Amino acid sequence: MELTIDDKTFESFIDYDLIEKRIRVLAIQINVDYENKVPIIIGVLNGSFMFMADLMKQIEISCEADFIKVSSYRDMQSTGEVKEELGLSIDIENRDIILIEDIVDTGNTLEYLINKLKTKSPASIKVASLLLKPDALQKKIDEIAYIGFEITNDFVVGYGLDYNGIGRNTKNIYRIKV
Ligand SMILES: O=P(O)(O)OC[C@H]1O[C@H](OP(=O)(O)OP(=O)(O)O)[C@H](O)[C@@H]1O
Ligand code: HPA
Repeated sequence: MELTIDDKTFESFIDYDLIEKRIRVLAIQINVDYENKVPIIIGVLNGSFMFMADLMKQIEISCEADFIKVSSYRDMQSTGEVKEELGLSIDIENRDIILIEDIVDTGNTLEYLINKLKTKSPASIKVASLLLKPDALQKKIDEIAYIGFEITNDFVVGYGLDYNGIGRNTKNIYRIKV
């Protein structure tokens, strides 16, 4: 199936069945790694909302949830400037943090967020991202611990990810058709 948003056409890329299966595996790893801990799971809005919801349903350890909102993309390009739009509401000092992203592309957003969170002295920070584009990554980010899928350097939408605000509300993930 294809998806059209404005002037762009997207083709099927990752089906929800596969996403669901992969999330179950990530959650098992998190359940093991954080046994006897109470991490704060922080979703990076907007894109992470679907992944965060599905992942948290599979996480069985005790945990808290919070959100932070940043944005940097316009059209299909990173503006390079990460803008914080909404901050955290929980004190994270001495707490274990799991940051939830839908996608790590250039790594700019994550680098900005990790540096910012570190100033608040958490006990640890790890990142879980559904998608990672290894060929687009410009930063070395040691905190990346849980990755759903490594993908090619193509623009994707669906399952939370948007193109200019549209396309977040699909179960499957689509890739730009060239
Ligand atoms: O690694 P990067 O190149 O920084 O790209 C990744 C970021 O870009 C997207 O956010 P966006 O700014 O589009 O906001 P959104 O989540 O509201 O769509 C995505 O959700 C990540 O946070
Ligand atoms: O490929 C992408 N799709 C949607 N949003 C994004 N933000 C960074 N990369 C992407």
